[in-house]
Amino acid sequence: MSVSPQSDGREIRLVPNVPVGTKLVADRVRDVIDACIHTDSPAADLEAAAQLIEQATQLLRKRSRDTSLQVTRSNGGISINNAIEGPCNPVAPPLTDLAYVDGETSGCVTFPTAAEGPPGRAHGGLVAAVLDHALGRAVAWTVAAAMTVSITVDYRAATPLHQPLCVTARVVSVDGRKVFAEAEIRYDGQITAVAKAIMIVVAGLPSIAPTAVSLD
Ligand SMILES: CCCCCCCC(=O)SCCNC(=O)CCNC(=O)[C@H](O)C(C)(C)COP(=O)(O)OP(=O)(O)OC[C@H]1O[C@@H](n2cnc3c(N)ncnc32)[C@H](O)[C@@H]1OP(=O)(O)O
Repeated sequence: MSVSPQSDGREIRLVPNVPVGTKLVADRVRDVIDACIHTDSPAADLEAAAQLIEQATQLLRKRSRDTSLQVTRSNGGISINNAIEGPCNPVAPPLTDLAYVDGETSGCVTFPTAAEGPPGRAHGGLVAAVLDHALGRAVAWTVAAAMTVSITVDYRAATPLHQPLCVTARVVSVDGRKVFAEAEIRYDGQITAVAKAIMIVVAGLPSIAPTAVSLD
């Protein structure tokens, strides 16, 4: 395990693999979140559950660290605590099965109840976040690590909860440091939302691009 300083002063800890125990805790916390939303328990049970959760929190805080960004090369160089695909972040849906084939980036996601916006549908902001992340992955894989400066999302149909969804993204063109990319999310083969983004290649971000390109 090693720690590397980044250009903005933050430290990123390199870990060899996704820690099994931490992922297990994150999975259980996802269960707790789901149970919390659906519970109809009486007050005494809610009080008891709150105490147990507090005990678990104290247990986890017994050994803590300041660094939140932990990266393992086994998941493509993205933090295992990333908000969208981090397997150890219980708030991440998470986006899984990321792949890069012939310039196309793809991934899978199933939104939990916690992602509900309109009844039975995923919140549009969370749909946009997943698209944004897939776009970032596509740009990083195709060109270099970049940050979003503009994203436009068109919502075409309901993006359901609890159903497997496919996300695809690709780079459309490159103009200096500006990268134009597009992505879509599908349920059962039908597009529910599409996104177009402009991303700016930023020096100093961890790069996962398979090939370096000239940005002159
Ligand atoms: C692999 C991991 C996947 C993760 C993906 C996650 C994606 C994200 O969520 S990133 C987080 C959200 N985004 C941000 O926080 C970015 C905030 N913005 C910034 O920090 C800065 O704008 C930054 C660093 C990106 C660029 O700043 P800077 O280096 O000064 O570039 P700047 O000169 O302003 O702009 C570069 C070019 O982009 C253009 N540009 C900037 N903003 C826009 C915009 N909104 N629309 C169109 N063009 C723009 C500029 O006009 C300029 O063009 P040109 O080179 O032709 O003159």
